[in-house]
Amino acid sequence: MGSVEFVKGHGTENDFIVLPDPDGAIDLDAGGGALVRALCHRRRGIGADGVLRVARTDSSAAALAGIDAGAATWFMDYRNGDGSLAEMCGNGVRVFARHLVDAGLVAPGTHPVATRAGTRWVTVDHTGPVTVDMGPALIGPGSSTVVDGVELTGVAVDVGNPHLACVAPADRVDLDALDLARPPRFDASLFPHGVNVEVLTPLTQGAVRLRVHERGSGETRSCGTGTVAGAVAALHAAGRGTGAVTVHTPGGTLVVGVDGATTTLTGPAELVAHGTWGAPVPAAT
Ligand SMILES: N[C@@H](CCC[C@H](N)C(=O)O)C(=O)O
Repeated sequence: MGSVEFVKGHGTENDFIVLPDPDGAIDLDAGGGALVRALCHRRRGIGADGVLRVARTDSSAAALAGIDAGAATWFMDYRNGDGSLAEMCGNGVRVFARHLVDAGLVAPGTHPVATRAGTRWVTVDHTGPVTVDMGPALIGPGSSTVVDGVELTGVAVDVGNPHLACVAPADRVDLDALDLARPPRFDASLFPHGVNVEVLTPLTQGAVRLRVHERGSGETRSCGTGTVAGAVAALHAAGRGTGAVTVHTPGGTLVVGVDGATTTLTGPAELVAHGTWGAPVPAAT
């Protein structure tokens, strides 16, 4: 294939290349995800934490992923910057929904988006915050990790994708000084497919500060699923199962709602550029 159109966007500086490919004509798996790595490369490419392919739920891309479309017309085919697949992306799905409205593919309102973790309902307009119903966040066993030489304990949280959320008191960890560039060590028997690791401050007046090392992308400025995992872990550490938590990440602020049945994530989603990727693109066969 020749060139391909793209849109660049971000949610609290967790940045994505949106790839409109309604029919799934692009082979994103060729060369072990070589196109995704090339697009996301911060020097040789456009630069991003991940790619959001915009495919129809009746496309070959959705069929290949085994997507149960339900009520959704659009499938968010998410890839991490290293080319690997992930089940879900909370900031990504909000940027994805903003693109659907911006491109006239849906009207402002509440819409289902199919993901590998199931259907997520997103409430989106042309501007302003975007809210996604993230589904239940399930707390699993406790575990530990070594981040920047410091051993931290946390809890596994399943938000459709795997997280280890570590609430760390300020007298134990200087959150701003922590080197999260290198992959934290984790228990591979608990997380056989890898894990996203969050380090956050304890809940104080309904708010936490959070940093994250994402599976497949490295340290990012924010992570939507990680924000939900962190909020749930902070509530859990405070002896609570529900509540609203304001989460300050290096890239901006998000609000998480947790009730007995589900979780919600609210925050900004911006589209900042439209362009053409001119290098060769592998075609799906
Ligand atoms: N940044 C995303 C999460 C992307 C997927 C994650 N790296 C994984 O591999 O599970 C978010 O906003 O949730």
